[in-house]
Formats: sequence, C-alpha cells, structure tokens
Amino acid sequence: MSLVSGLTSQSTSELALDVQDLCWQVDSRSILSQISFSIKRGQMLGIIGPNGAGKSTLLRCIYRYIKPDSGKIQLFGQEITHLSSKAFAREVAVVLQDTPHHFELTTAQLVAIGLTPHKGPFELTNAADRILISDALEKVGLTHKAKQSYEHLSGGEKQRALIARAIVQQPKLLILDEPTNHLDIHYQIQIMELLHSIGITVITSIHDLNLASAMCDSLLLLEEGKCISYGSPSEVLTEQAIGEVFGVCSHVTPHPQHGNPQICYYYGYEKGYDKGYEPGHENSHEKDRQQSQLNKNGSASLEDSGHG
Ligand SMILES: Nc1ncnc2c1ncn2[C@@H]1O[C@H](COP(=O)(O)OP(=O)(O)OP(=O)(O)O)[C@@H](O)[C@H]1O
Repeated sequence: MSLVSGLTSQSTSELALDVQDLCWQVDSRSILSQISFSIKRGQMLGIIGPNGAGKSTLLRCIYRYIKPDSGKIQLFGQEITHLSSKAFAREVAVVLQDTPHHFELTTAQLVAIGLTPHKGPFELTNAADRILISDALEKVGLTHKAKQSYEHLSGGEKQRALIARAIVQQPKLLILDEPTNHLDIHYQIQIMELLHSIGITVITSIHDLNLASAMCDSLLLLEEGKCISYGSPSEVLTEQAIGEVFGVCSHVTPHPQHGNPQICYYYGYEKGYDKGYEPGHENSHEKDRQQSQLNKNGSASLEDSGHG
C-alpha cells in the first residue's frame, strides 16, 4: 500500500495538518524516519503501533515539544514554527498521559485553565466562560466533581477532566496521547465518541485497535519510527499487518454495527501458537487449547481421548 494515500492529494485548504518527511534522531539513533501523512479538517487520525514505535514522539513533534531534525509540519497551511506560543495554544490543545500535579485546584479550576490562551493578562472569568466550563464538565460526566480537588479524582476522572480542559480551550486541532488509558469501557467509548462528535480535528495515539477501528477516520501504523501503513481502518488493520507488526495472530471481520475491522485475537503465545498459525485454522487453536487443558488435568492426547 502506498504510504501516502489519497488524503494527501486533497487541496491544502481542506487539510488541518500536513506532515511531510518528518525525521528525528537521538545519539545517531533514528526515532522517527520519513513520516508523512495529513488529516482533513474535522477528521480523527489514530496513531497505532507497538510500545516504543514512536507514537508519543511523533505527537511531541506536532505539539512543538520536540524540534524535528528535518521535515515539515503545517497546521491549516501554516508552518507550525511560524506561530507564536499564544497563537499555537489557541489552535492546538494537548491531552497527555502524565500531567504535573495540581494540588491546589478544584476540577472546575483545572478545566478553566483551558481558557488561558483566549484571555488577556488580567481578564477574569465571565458568565460565558462559566457556561463553557460547566458544559465541558457535563460532556465528560464530571459535573458532580466540579468542586472537588482535582488531585483527589480517580485516574479515569482526571483524564476526563483534562479532556474537558481541552474542550474549553476550543482548539482547531486536539492532540491526545493515549486518552483512553485509565478509562473503563463505558468512558473509553463515550470519550472517543465525544471527541469524534465535537467537530474538532483530532490526532490521537491509541493502543486499543478495536477502538481505533471503530472511531478513527484514518490510521497511521508505526513500527520502529517508520510508517508501515496509512489509510482507512480497513486498509491498515489487516491480519497480516497485525501479525507482522504486533506479532499477534488474529481473525479480522467487519464489525456488525459499523463495518470497520473487528479484531479477534488468538491466545497461547507461550505455547508458540504465533509460529504455526494461518488464518482460517481456528480449529487447530481450539484443539491446542483443549489439549493444554487435558495436559493440565494429567490426561492423554486429544487423539487418544477421541477428540478432534
Ligand atoms: N528524548 C529521548 N531520548 C532518547 N530516546 C528517546 C527519547 N524520546 C523517545 N525515545 C525513544 O524513542 C522510542 C519511541 O518512544 P515513544 O515514547 O515515542 O514510543 P511510543 O510508541 O509512544 O511507545 P508506548 O506505546 O510504549 O508509549 C523509544 O525507544 C524511546 O526510548
């Protein structure tokens, strides 16, 4: 598959983000190599890949925490390096996994920080701001925690509060690093649906491939800092790619509701299933599983016992 799909041939005015040939290295070790992709306005791009593939590093380049060695990053047609810090903060909100402690703040006060790029130095919070804050808290299900100390929230509640802060910031591009970490399945789905519905362009790293498939318009699959594939969830999430990049055997079918890939993973890697599996041979896995159970019970082989 071409690494640069039809998305990049869109007219630049349709593009929220355009990344071309991005490279970054540390101590002569290449961390990101020749990464190119783009996102159309209002769409959600998921960055997927194994641990250490370079997902967070790519996001850090986009939100200007890291300066790439080469390549271009354009936000709505403008080089990101040309924007002042304040202009950049008005355009881009970032939700990270690890955030500094905010011991002294209530949840509502933390969410109000999102207003900062839109305020003058001594400008106070007004009635419209308060509506914005309470709407955002309601969207993430935290209205009842507004006055509670942010530090006393659970991990998932903190994550939702940070997303509320990003919503209050009213960015044009929202960058999230594994936003569903810490969230239970209800909030994983709810937060991803919320991000998808608010009309903001979103780029997010995400480990859950089924969630990425359901929610993202396009996916970028990274491995060892290189783009392995880029395109729609159906183009990227193939059994072959999942096997080659993650080393996991899977069976991919269209999801009954949304039609994008639904991945069923196979288990038993300690027994070496990953080495012999070919798609369509699900029964042999079932046979192995049963054999394993028999072994645990001190019984003979499946053949001896009349199975299979
Ligand atoms: N400042 C740095 N100095 C040295 N190595 C770095 C630096 N930043 C990142 N790396 C290395 O780059 C690689 C990619 O890291 P990165 O955090 O981007 O991966 P990731 O795909 O986000 O991983 P995970 O899924 O585990 O969060 C890792 O091997 C990491 O050790």
